[in-house]
Amino acid sequence: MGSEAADEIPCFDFSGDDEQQRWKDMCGRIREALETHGCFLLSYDKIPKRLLEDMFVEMNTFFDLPEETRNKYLGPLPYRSYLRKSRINVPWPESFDIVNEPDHDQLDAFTKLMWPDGNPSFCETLKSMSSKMLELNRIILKMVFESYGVGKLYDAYKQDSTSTFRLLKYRLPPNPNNSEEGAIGLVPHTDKNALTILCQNDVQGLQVLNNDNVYVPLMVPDKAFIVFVGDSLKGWSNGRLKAVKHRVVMSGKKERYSFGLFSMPKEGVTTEVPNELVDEHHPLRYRPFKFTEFLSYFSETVSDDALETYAGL
Ligand SMILES: O=C(O)CCC(=O)C(=O)O
Ligand SMILES: [Fe+2]
Repeated sequence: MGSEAADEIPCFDFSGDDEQQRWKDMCGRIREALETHGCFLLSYDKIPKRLLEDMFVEMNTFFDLPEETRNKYLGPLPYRSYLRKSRINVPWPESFDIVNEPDHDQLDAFTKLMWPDGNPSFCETLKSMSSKMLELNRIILKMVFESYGVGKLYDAYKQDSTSTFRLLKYRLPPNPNNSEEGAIGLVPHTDKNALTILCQNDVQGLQVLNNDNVYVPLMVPDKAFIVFVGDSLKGWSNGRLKAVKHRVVMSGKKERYSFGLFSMPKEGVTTEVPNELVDEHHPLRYRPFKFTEFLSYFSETVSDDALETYAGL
């Protein structure tokens, strides 16, 4: 097999109707992409372009706040400790995780902390975007479940899931005039959560480790989304879905902004491989595990193969 290029990573289009046959075909293609590449690109017209534009305007306003104001926010545990640890000696973007509950209390509190006099347009834009991205996250998860023939398990999985909404800003490389090679903006990692959906401004930089073990740039079309499988969903799928390693390399003169919706099992929930995903070709690979305990384990070890050493059989 020849060298795998990032352009083999498919870009799907969820626009249009949800006609049954089309939905069924799409479920299979999504699963195949997530098993082969661990990610795909997506064009999705239910998130209006105008909202995407507003989102980057609001992010600019937020990251322009004085550093001491932004520092007032501590973020939810245990994600905070993971981010803090990763900041030591390794590049990491400025990153804020906000718990994304349906009533948006945390977003209201976050906005109030940053702007004590209020900032309704920031708050409303983030509420709208995070709700729509959560909806999209659920659609994709449902497609994965249906494609494995376990659609009946999806509602319970959804009930047991929560999510965070992340805002990221990448600094410019130290010497942008001399950065043909680029500078690491975000260290290589697999996501630990279940399913991630990201969106970026017009500054490319994402790279994924392909099946030949080479980092290849992922050129994301304007206003498209990127979907990644995380370790938690890989574990649930008995290792059939791939949690692909990715990183960000900064090489231009423009700052990169991105935001993401990260879904994950709620605290205390046990992730268990469904019986339907175990057979003679796919012997059981993972013991049941709790996501929050796995995350604590990861934040102690920060090792690449944390899922294998924590839950692997
Ligand atoms: O900024 C990006 O596009 C990547 C972010 C990312 O991989 C993460 O937050 O886990
Ligand atoms: Fe990531």
